Amino acid sequence: MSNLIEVRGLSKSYQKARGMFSRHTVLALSNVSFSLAAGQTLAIVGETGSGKSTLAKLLVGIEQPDSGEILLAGQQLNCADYQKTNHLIRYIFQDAARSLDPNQKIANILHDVLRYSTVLSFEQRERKIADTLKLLGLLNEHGNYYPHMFSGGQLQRVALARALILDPKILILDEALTALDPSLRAQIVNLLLELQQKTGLAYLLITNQLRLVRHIADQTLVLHKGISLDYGDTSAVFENPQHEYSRKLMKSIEY
Ligand SMILES: Nc1ncnc2c1ncn2[C@@H]1O[C@H](COP(=O)(O)OP(=O)(O)OP(=O)(O)O)[C@@H](O)[C@H]1O
Repeated sequence: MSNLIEVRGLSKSYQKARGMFSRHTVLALSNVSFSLAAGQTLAIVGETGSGKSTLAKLLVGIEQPDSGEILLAGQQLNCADYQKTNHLIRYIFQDAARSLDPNQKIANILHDVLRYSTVLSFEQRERKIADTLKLLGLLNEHGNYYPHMFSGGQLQRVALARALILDPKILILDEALTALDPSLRAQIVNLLLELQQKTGLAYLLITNQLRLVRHIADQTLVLHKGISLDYGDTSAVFENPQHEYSRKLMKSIEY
């Protein structure tokens, strides 16, 4: 299986203020490597501060790495390329649904995404919006709704529509399902799995919901203080973790 994305030796540090006058360096990510193929899901797990969001930010170009490389379909990703490639990797976070502009109809929000990143005409954008709403189990009429007119589940679908309308190859779900109640989460997970089967979309699932990881992730990477401790097939990582920290993590979180 050829890799959609390959990450090699990615490191990132931040300068943090300590008191009024001194600063210290925090190594948020240290020499992390992994790969992800089309139609696969990789879970990134680790406690708070382990570097999960930093990794996501590097992948979508919000932050630049200190060292290491990211290869997208075999091509090295450079800062200058992000404008060209930002439709290939999309990022959806915990409050994505709430971050929709309350004063704009859904169709306008989706038009804006397409206007910014494509050269499609108005009619082509209209068609793409209708297709995407349908893909997410929404109706064409929903384009005329404002965000507050949707239920929680529908709103999550709208947030997914905004992320998927550019036909990305990789979707990063950063705690995107954490706040949902269990039945809604199950609905959205089923939808994600269906979409993956239909389109070959790859997911980078950032979460500590280990039951969910076990259910949908093909591979799992355990991050601790920015270091990749365990990485491999989910069943192997869960059943035979190589590091004591991973063993404790698997036990400490109820699933
Ligand atoms: N912009 C920043 N400036 C300074 N330090 C940062 C910055 N972003 C992250 N860090 C530090 O880098 C480390 C990793 O943070 P990161 O947010 O990636 O962890 P995380 O695993 O996503 O945590 P959480 O689950 O709480 O979001 C932490 O020590 C954090 O304080």
